[in-house]
Amino acid sequence: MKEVSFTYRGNEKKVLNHISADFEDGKVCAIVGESGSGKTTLLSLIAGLTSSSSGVIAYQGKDIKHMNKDRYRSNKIGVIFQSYNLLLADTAAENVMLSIQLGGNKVKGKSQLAYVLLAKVGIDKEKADRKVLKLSGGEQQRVAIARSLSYNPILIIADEPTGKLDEKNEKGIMDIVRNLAHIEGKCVILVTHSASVTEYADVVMEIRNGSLSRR
Ligand SMILES: Nc1ncnc2c1ncn2[C@@H]1O[C@H](COP(=O)(O)OP(=O)(O)OP(=O)(O)O)[C@@H](O)[C@H]1O
Repeated sequence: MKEVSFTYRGNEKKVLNHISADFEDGKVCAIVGESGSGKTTLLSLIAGLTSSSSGVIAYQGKDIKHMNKDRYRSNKIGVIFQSYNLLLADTAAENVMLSIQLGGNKVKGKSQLAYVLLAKVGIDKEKADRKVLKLSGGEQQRVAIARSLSYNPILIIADEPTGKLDEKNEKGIMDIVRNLAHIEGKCVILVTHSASVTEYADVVMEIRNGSLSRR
């Protein structure tokens, strides 16, 4: 991100003010900051859900403004947002398969891949075939992670990935997240309010008064 600023329409105050930052492959970066400081806004900009008022956001050196937004979102980045709801009436495997399909890549054995991805985050075949509605919060979060991996993105962004989870599940999810960065070389950017989650991160950045700084 280079000199990125953002103001919501009808609201004069800049939420983000000339922010510059690099997010590297192979690292987990945690973004912290007070409630209302702009963390979710920052993730929305990176995800291409919102356009910056000024400045440049580049993905592998290419300004995302010039990229096909749908393809960028469905193909290049894995998004784990709480508002990105899973289809509760469908099974975990169906949710992941749908995402593989939307990714648009020609993948043989979509169903098999869905089960492999789910197994990777600790969802066995029996749970994979259950409706998401009938899975616990922690299990649903694992399904959301598996879904975000469906097209093997290099960049993964997550808003409060362990938000409603107990300590054991938080550790389970953060171990998965760290492995994605450290073993698979992905770039993970997550927003958190939890001090314990920041301990799993390689880099911690804080948003304060519209500025982003390394802690
Ligand atoms: N659609 C919108 N229109 C106008 N203002 C908005 C909009 N969405 C968010 N804001 C404002 O922008 C600021 C940043 O919001 P944002 O959701 O990015 O904060 P946050 O750091 O993620 O907060 P939290 O930790 O509470 O989730 C807040 O002051 C919020 O009220």
